Amino acid sequence: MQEEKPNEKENEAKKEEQPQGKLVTLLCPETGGCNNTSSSVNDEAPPPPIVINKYSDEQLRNVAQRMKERLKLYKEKVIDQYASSPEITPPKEEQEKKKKEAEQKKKEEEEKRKEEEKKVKVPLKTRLTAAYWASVDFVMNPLANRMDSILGPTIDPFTDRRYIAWLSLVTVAINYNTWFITARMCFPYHNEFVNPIWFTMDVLSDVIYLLDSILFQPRKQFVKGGDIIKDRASTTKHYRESERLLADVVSLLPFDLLYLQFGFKSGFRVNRLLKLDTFFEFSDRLESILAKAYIWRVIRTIGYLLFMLHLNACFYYVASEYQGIGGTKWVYSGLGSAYLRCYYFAVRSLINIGGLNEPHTVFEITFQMTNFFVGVFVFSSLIGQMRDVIGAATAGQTYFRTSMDNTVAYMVTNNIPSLVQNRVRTWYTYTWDAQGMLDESELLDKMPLVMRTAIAVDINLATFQKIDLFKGCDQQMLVDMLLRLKSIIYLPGDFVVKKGDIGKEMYIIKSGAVQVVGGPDNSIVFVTLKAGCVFGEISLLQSSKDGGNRRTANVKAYGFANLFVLEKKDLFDILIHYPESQKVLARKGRKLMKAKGPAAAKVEEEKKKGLALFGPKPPTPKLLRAFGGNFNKKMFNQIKVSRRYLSHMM
Ligand SMILES: Nc1nc2c(ncn2[C@@H]2O[C@@H]3COP(=O)(O)O[C@H]3[C@H]2O)c(=O)[nH]1
Repeated sequence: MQEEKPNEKENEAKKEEQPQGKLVTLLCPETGGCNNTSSSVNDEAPPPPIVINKYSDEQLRNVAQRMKERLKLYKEKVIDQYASSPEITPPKEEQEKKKKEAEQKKKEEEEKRKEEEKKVKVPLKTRLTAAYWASVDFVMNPLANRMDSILGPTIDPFTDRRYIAWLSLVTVAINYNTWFITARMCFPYHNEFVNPIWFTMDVLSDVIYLLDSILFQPRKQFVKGGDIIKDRASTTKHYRESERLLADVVSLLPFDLLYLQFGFKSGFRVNRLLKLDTFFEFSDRLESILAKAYIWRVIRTIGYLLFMLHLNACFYYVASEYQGIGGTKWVYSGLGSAYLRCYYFAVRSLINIGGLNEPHTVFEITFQMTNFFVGVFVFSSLIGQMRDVIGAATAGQTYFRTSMDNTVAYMVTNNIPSLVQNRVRTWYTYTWDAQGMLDESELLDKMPLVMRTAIAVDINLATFQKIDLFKGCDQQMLVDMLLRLKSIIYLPGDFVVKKGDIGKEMYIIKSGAVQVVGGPDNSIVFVTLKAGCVFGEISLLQSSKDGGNRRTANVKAYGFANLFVLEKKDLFDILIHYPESQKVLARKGRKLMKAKGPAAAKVEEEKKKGLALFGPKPPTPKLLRAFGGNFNKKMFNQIKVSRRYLSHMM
């Protein structure tokens, strides 16, 4: 039994071997199994596969094939875990990194391709331009780097004063070229003595042109789709692709080199006039920063007029030369300063003053007639332009005069007493003198809210923050209040607030002063309130119950008082949004009332008794009456209260 066991085992092993051998063959159909499993397999040719069932054999082959593929996959995975596992999403950063790398690669390839394309296709002109800029960069880069430290990489052409100052220098150069090129072309102003001066001036103006187009223009920020482009590379590119560059380059072309061939003639510099665009840019920038831009506009229009006359003087001299200087009575006689005499002719002829010698030849008559026509059309339009500029500058004053005249006419028609008429006139005159307009709010109304806020905050917020009543209130609430303020001017002695009236607005003193008055004929001054003080707030902050909304005192203007008015409705509209500030103001209102006793009671009392300001007026002691004085101890107390009140307010 014991011996049988190994035999049985061998048999069993043999039995098991058979299908295993078959499976090996199936797993490695090409080699007939794995080569290293048995040396006999290597040595002998593989036996033909035993096919028991065609279908199952096919199935087994498929399984083996798939297992092989899986093995390959796992091998790959050992090297790169995500390489062949689409079902596993790699971490996001890695995905992005790969994406970026791919994009970068794509970009580089694209650029490479473009460059190669360029090499093949780039037209000569473009290549020349590129070469030109490369050489310019090479020469100017050290200077440009230095300018970077002074001007910064880019400049804001609208607000940068240094740029505007530079433009004024370019404008001088442009004007030099415009006036002198034309004069030198027509008048005999070139000779060996003055030529070196002209040449020096020409070179100087050229240097200014060059510096402008190399150092300043490429630095100018610009707006693209609403964005301000401040990046230096973009500003340079923008300039290099603009028409301005073309004008700048052409205006700098050195036709002057033709002097060598044809002699010193300013006609070769006519291309310098193409830089005229920069003059107009300067004009716009200057207008935007000047407080009285119309002065510059008038100067500019006069400049145009003078230049027209200058051109005409030049033409007249050329015409005289053509006819023969001093040849006829009409032409320039050749005496005195040629330019001055010709300019004089131009003035008389273009402005149609007359008194000139009659033209006789066809040429002279044609010239003279053309001059008359040009004078009529061009000059009348220039003079009209000047009238518009001056008219626009004085439009405000005209409006003020018209409204004052209309009001006076209205008062006269309705037989208003002359005293009132005079006050109205005084109000108009003072308002105009004080603020240069009748209604400031009209001006601000047209602006966007954000700008109105900025202006209001800049002018008045500091004053508001100092007002004791508003201390502890929300800052934003103060800003909201500033936006609702209206400015109003009271004349000396005008009552701003009358005791017992319903309080509908409160006041903040902008400039001037007001007095809280009472007593018989309002002759007693309790308090004088000055710029930055608030009044009229008590009746505003009290409820209408028991007459709390009535004015507790008379307030009248002392001198001219410029006040801000805040209406009750506006104040309450604002306070809805600021409950905390509402509480603060209510508390302060109560405190103020306490300082003076219950307002309603006082108002009622005073109504009944018709007595003085802050309480019933006790009878004046006989002794005092004998001295003519009408104040008493009570009054002193009231003054003390007023002082206390004042210290609250300031
Ligand atoms: N009653 C009173 N009012 C004063 C005094 N000083 C300034 N005022 C101001 O005068 C204003 C008159 O109108 P209001 O009662 O609305 O609010 C009053 C206060 O703002 C004072 O001493 N007493």
